Amino acid sequence: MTLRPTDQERIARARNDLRLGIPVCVGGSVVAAVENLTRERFEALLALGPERARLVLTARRASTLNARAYDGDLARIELPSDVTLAWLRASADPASDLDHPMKGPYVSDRTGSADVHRTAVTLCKQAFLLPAALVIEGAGDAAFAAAHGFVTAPLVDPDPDVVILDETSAARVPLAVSSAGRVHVFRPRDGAEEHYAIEIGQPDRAVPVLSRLHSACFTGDVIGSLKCDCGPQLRAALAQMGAEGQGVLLYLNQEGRGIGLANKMRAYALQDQGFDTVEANHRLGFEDDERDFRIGAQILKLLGFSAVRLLTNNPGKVAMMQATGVHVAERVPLRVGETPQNAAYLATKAAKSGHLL
Ligand SMILES: Nc1nc2c(ncn2[C@@H]2O[C@H](COP(=O)(O)OP(=O)(O)OP(=O)(O)O)[C@@H](O)[C@H]2O)c(=O)[nH]1
Ligand SMILES: [Zn+2]
Repeated sequence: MTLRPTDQERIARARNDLRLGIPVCVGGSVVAAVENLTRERFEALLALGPERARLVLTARRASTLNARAYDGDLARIELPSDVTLAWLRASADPASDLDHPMKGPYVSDRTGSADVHRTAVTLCKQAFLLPAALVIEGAGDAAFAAAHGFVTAPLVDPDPDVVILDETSAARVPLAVSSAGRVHVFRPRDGAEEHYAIEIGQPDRAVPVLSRLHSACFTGDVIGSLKCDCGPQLRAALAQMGAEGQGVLLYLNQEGRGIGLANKMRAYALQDQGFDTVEANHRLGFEDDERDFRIGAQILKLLGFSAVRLLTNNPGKVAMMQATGVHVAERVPLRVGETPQNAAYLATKAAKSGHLL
């Protein structure tokens, strides 16, 4: 038994520090997120060894910039001799791509290991920052970390097992759709976002339960945005559960298909420039969908459910539930909330993400 933080706890700390703009040390290298890098820290980091410094971008972002991604999912880009913080930021953030299309040429590194660089980008994504990092290779050993008060973290598995969640608390909440509502809060052990389950009635665990995996959408769920169908889907799902007298709605805090609200608004700004919902994610450096649906399956199992009638138009959710051992006895379509403003969005989801109309 030791009091020392576990690897998972050190990773959670590193994620939080990057979000605050504080560099961290991973595998003997120094890592900083580009998004919130201050000029002082940028200059101090560069002074550690500009020849060992790399801008790390995802292959998605690199392809927009015509940079080579020799590491498959990543590009490790050498810094130009006249590098500025503005260049780093413009390379990371597509907001000005159309105004300043020529930021290159970019020279990508193809030597050595990209493991630390991959961890750097994974941590940025987990912190809901732009997936872009400045890495100074070999400059961040234990003595350096201790001297600067930097957190040291191990390499992060880019393809991890699903995080374990624990039920933190639960209480009765009478709802407009049913007086027999109950809200359960689940907390992941990796220090990430909590997720909620809204149980309606007392569903029989022996038969498939009417269920929805709903991903948080502040704009659609809360303020009535017409750009998506989330709010009407949320309310229609709850209404159907209320009418049937039972059901379970998982409210998963995976805002913006897992990229966070700040990045979703960046994606919306790109959509106003003419890119569709998938292209906008890619230009930012994200995959189309960064969510982990295994979390929803785990919550259902923790609540004692092993089979569902799933309210969704997304075949990916059905496939993931089946793959994680929750039987989908029926897919129940949920087609509500179409507006002139979200017609193109829904059409893109059908054409590119396989959503069923
Ligand atoms: N990145 C990004 N996320 C979006 C955009 N529009 C909506 N979202 C997010 O997309 C998610 C929608 O989630 P769900 O309601 O589970 O929708 P779905 O995957 O289409 O599946 P079903 O609704 O079950 O058919 C929410 O997290 C929204 O915040 C967008 O243009 N870009
Ligand atoms: Zn939405």
